[in-house]
Amino acid sequence: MQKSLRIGQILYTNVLPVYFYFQQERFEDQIEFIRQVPATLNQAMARGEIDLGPISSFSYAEHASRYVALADLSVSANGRVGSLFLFSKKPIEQLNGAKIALTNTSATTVNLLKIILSKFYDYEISYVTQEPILADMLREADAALLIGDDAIQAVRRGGDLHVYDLGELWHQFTGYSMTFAIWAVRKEVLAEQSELLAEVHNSFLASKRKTRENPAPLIDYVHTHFGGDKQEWAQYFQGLQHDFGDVQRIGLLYYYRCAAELGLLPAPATVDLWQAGGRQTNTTLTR
Ligand SMILES: C=C(O[C@@H]1C=C(C(=O)O)C=C[C@H]1O)C(=O)O
Repeated sequence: MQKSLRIGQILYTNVLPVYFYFQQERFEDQIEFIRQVPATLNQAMARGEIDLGPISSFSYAEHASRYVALADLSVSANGRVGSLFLFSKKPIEQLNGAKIALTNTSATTVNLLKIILSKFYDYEISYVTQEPILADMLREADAALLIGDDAIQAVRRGGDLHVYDLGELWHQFTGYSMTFAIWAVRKEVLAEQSELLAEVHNSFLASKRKTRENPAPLIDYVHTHFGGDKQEWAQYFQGLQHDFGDVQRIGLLYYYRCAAELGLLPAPATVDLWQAGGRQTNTTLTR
């Protein structure tokens, strides 16, 4: 039997603060989790196979008329992210005319790279999309873009490549924060499941708050399951923001404007926020 809500979960550690204390037992008969990389979740949401969950903020914009976003949840950073890297054989200053391999797991970051290299560097680049395996990607390309745990593992392995953090580049050029994922809900689900949705939303928010107040149990967990160094994980989670307030909203809307300017999106999108009580806030940029 189909459960009442099918919820996506990005397979990467970056969303764990929002899931770590989620009260799964409480909703056991009512919800089902679908764990996948962002590009797969984006498609599943668009096809109506998932009811809510984190998707690429770029994909949200492509389908904005059909979605709303759960208030105050995102995967964002105001500067360095630590899990979105361009690995390059040459310094970025020498990449004009280069061939760059893009991971097939992303929608936001691949377009962020296109914006940065086209708008801020004025480069002509030829892009190919591939599975996220760095050695294969760099066989023919001059540089490769990875996100999530693939990027974390590749940077850990080290090597003599030039490595650029996309959140950091964006912040250097614009001064803005960047939001990579937001928790989208299909509009049909709002009418059918608003009570359950409110409870699920609250449980996500509570998990986020609890891991922020005391990150140690989450850090122990990722250290055990994903290796690495506890101090590095602590820094990683400190650098990420899972809120969606004014700082994140303004940065994201600017990204949407840049994407539309380059023809990557048909038009700059807005984000409609949903929270229990039915209050929706339209986040059109007014400045
Ligand atoms: C911070 C990250 O944000 C991610 C990047 C995404 C994208 O590029 O489409 C989507 C969701 C997030 O997982 C990351 O993967 O490291």
